[in-house]
Amino acid sequence: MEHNYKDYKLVPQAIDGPAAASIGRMTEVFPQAPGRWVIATRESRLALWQAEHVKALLGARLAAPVELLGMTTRGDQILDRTLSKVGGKGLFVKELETALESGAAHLAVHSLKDVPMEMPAGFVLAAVLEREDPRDAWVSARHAGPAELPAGAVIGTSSLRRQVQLAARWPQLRIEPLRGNLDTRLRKLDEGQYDGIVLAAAGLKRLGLGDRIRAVFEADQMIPAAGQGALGIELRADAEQRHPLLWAAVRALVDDRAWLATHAERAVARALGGSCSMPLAAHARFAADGRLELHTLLGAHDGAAGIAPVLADGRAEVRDTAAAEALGREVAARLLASGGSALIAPAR
Ligand SMILES: NCc1[nH]cc(CCC(=O)O)c1CC(=O)O
Repeated sequence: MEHNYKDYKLVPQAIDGPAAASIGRMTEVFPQAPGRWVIATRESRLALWQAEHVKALLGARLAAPVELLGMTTRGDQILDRTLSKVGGKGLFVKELETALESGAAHLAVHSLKDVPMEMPAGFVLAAVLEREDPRDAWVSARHAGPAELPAGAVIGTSSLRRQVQLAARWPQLRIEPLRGNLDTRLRKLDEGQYDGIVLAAAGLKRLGLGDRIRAVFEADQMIPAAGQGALGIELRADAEQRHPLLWAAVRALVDDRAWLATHAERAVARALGGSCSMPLAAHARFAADGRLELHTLLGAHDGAAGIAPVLADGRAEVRDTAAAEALGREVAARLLASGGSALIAPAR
């Protein structure tokens, strides 16, 4: 689905204070029907595409209008340092949760990859939507893939997960940090700072930048991050009682396969105490025989060079969330047993 970002109006950010209080009052008097539903979102082009996508899907199911509340998160402001050093994934979602808490917004849309493995008290991951391509993409005007690069060539990525997998396969290449939203990263590539960069295929495709993809890494060659390519919708934990209409509309958007696969992936990270300084890859897909197949990889803490990552996988008949998470925990245990525990930070 294509969206035009120039045309829609963001709900002004000044909807805290009295406005938020009046929304709170309204919802007490009319618990099931506020005059409008508000989606909290980050303001990057990708985040806005995703929020707009959910707005369109929900708009078809809810009588009241759905609007966006654009917000800047701490994660958006920190562009100079690697996120793993400054507090990780929560940085992209905390401000949005504050909006849910105050009543300024009713739901938050996230790239599931950026959602912490443990939801903070008072919030739930209510839906995982149909998944876009979960794979990583190679982007470069000059080179068809990392295999073609001369020794010493520079690949841009700040992801420890991508770093350890690239280094394990092509140790002769240099990896340099690359931060910023998708447009910023592409600009830095175009300015010639890198020979090629690695990005999630999903983000590029959603923004109509699929033609920048020179090659995709097969998911067993470069294992994706837990949740990559999937959208998550976060609600307050009391949403089912407070806003049953919204709850039902959001739950109707759940894609069962994506929900189960991403819950297996997220359970791996949870079992390992997944922090951002842990280069962890976890990718699940339903195989031809109907079983859920989970592939994982763990690299050395902080991506320390010269230490080989360990791999583990597993497959199981998975029909509910509990079974998906059990598969995730089982594969996480295998990862630890096969050398992974030595790779985890000494502090643990
Ligand atoms: N960490 C940032 C981030 N969060 C989600 C995506 C891409 C879209 C997705 O995975 O859903 C990206 C960019 C990237 O990794 O290239």
